[in-house]
Amino acid sequence: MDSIKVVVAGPRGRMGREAVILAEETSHFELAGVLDRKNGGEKLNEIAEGFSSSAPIYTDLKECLFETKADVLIDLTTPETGMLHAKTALEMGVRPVVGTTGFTEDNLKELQELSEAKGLGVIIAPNFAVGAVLMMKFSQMAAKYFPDIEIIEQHHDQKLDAPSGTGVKTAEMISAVREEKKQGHPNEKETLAGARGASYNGIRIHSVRLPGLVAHQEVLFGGEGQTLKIRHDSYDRKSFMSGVKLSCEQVMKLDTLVYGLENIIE
Ligand SMILES: NC(=O)C1=CN([C@@H]2O[C@H](COP(=O)(O)OP(=O)(O)OC[C@H]3O[C@@H](n4cnc5c(N)ncnc54)[C@H](OP(=O)(O)O)[C@@H]3O)[C@@H](O)[C@H]2O)C=CC1
Ligand SMILES: O=C(O)C1=N[C@H](C(=O)O)C[C@H](O)C1
Repeated sequence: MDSIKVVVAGPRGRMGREAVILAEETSHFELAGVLDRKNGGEKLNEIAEGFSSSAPIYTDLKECLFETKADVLIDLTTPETGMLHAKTALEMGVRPVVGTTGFTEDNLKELQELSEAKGLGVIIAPNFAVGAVLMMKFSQMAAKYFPDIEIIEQHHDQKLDAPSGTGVKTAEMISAVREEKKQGHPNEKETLAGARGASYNGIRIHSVRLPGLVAHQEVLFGGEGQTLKIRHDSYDRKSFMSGVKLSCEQVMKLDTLVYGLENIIE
């Protein structure tokens, strides 16, 4: 397999740090550089312990992609920054692999159009953990038999977006096979705003944020005299890295946008 030149945006973050280690440790990946908000001009192993790579740190994405001649940009930042990064990368002939969550439908449409105009692949995966993808697929299967569904996603309390990208993706996948439905009593009324959570086509999504958690989701299905629970837990961010690796490999073969890891692991 040809070597893939990778740039990581957000290398000091919880996910970015793991992606850097993945790029350092994967024999057919070359960590060509990282994009940080600070420390421009320094080397990665000079500013943070635990990195072996002396990859250059950039604060300007265009300069970074131009000088490194990167093949793939892995973005693990924030939605606004991630969107800007993905567009810039495509404009410069670099394929984005985006784990950043919080993208809108309009963002996805815009990137899809740009990706097709440029003939370059993009992968946007709200969750890179294979177990989480299976949870979403199993939930989609179960929705045929149990159309009353509540999603409870639980994350660490430093998470910026709610609901999680995984929660939204799960509701989208279920909505693709389930009619829109108002759940609960037709006359139910919240006496405390937010008590019933967010609603996506009638599917309720509840977001829990607590220190000690990493990334967890339970999809609850209710039927006559029975319930079904489908649950996934990420206890360590290493759980996401096989999906990041696969995405970097697959994006090199794509000429359009793929939204969701389920579309490349099948
Ligand atoms: N798809 C998946 O499987 C997963 C996705 N995620 C998503 O990944 C994203 C990052 O999560 P996480 O690592 O926990 O978050 P962190 O806050 O730990 O990391 C985000 C990093 O992005 C950096 N950043 C922000 N803005 C910029 C910018 N303009 N230029 C360069 N770097 C920037 C921050 O830098 P600074 O330190 O200076 O603020 C920070 O280091 C989130 O959207 C999260 O939902 C998380 C886990 C799994
Ligand atoms: O911020 C996180 O931590 C995570 N974000 C992603 C999401 O929003 O679904 C993926 C995973 O749940 C961890």
